[in-house]
Amino acid sequence: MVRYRVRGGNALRGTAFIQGAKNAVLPMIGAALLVPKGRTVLRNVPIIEDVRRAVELAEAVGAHVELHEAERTLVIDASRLDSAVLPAEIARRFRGSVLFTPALLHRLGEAIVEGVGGCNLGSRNLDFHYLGYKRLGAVVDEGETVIHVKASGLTGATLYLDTPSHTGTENLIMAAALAKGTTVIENAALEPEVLDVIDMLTKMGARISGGGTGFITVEGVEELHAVEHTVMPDRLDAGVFAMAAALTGGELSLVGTGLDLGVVRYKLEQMGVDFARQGAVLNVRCDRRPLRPINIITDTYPGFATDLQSPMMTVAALADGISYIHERIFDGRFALAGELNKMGADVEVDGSRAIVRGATPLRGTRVTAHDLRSGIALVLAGLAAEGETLIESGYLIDRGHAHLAERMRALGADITREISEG
Ligand SMILES: CC(=O)N[C@H]1[C@@H](OP(=O)(O)OP(=O)(O)OC[C@H]2O[C@@H](n3ccc(=O)[nH]c3=O)[C@H](O)[C@@H]2O)O[C@H](CO)[C@@H](O)[C@@H]1O
Ligand SMILES: C=C(OP(=O)(O)O)C(=O)O
Repeated sequence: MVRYRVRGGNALRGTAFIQGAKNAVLPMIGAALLVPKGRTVLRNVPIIEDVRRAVELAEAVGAHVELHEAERTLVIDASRLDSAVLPAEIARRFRGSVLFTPALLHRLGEAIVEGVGGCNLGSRNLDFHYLGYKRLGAVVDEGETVIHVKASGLTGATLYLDTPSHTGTENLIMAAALAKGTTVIENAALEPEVLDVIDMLTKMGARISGGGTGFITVEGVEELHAVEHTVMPDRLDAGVFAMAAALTGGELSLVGTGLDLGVVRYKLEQMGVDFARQGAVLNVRCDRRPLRPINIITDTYPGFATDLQSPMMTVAALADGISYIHERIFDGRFALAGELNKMGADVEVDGSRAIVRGATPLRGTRVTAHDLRSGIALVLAGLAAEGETLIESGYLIDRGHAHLAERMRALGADITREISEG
């Protein structure tokens, strides 16, 4: 059992190195499996548990994968895929497992999905994925736990997503990339990670246009080839470090080429946080005490990212006044509220809305991470709390943040990652 121990009170100062994006590298590993010859190289890979699971899953279907941790580089040789089964014991541990389906379909004619994991955030449907595969000509057999997708070749079609699903868009692009003819995906996701995946697929030889417009056109090609690609920076990791500077009254230089925090930056600015771009570096500083309260409504890009809603709830608990949070993407993403309240916060949840009454002093105690982002939000709370905060299960935090304790300690935080019995 991994847990994080945080002693609050230190302002974070220095240079924070932002990792590569979890939600870009996972589909890229799936994309590398589309390639029948040669070795794909991914750089700026975050060394997180989800990447380790993706490596295990790629190996389970027959790929040869080298994870060079110090170099943050993955080398993937998918020339000998030999199993269409995504085994439950690995696939159920992370959401990104769903991104392996298109490669198995194209390479082996079928994908047997024994389960898909990911954060427990309420309903996390996959109907857009399966409806899309069906429209491209696949047969989808949805059993109680196992899903079997079969196709002896896909054919382009017009596809529509009811809402712009992130992994749904990536999967349908990958399925269409090697289908016969033209596919149009309407209401496609606009997230920068999706665009980074499109960039990589384009280098691989895919013919994709309209990324970032909501209407994507894919002209199928015969084969894709192996490339080297550098994963974009993780805007969620960057957002967390910006918030750590904000709530500890510190100053951080965020290093990660081309970082754009978008609406998260503007919301933090409204709360009293100062941002200054200095070339490739984004400086974040917060002298204002207390912070001003904030209203946020989560949305697909370019709206406020749902994955930063929990960390923002922690910042709101430290702001002077009433903050309002409306979660519009997931129907069960407020598990943090009860844990924050154990630390002295005053958060009231009513369906998809939360009211945060601040500023209440936070006290360290033993708390539970119910998912990745509530976990990192509790680390943030611990940095600002009086005394010691113990957060379990740290594995959930490690799913998405690389070397968190080391990176935060280098900035002055008092935080340790511990492995306990049981
Ligand atoms: C590995 C990865 O990239 N994970 C991200 C991805 O998850 P993921 O791709 O799973 O999220 P989606 O965008 O697909 O889901 C958003 C919402 O759409 C619904 N939906 C989705 C697909 C579908 O077929 N039917 C359906 O109803 C879901 O139940 C959910 O309520 O985007 C989320 C929303 O930005 C982020 O929180 C996750 O970090
Ligand atoms: C919801 C998340 O991840 P996943 O989709 O991998 O569960 C997340 O990163 O906050």
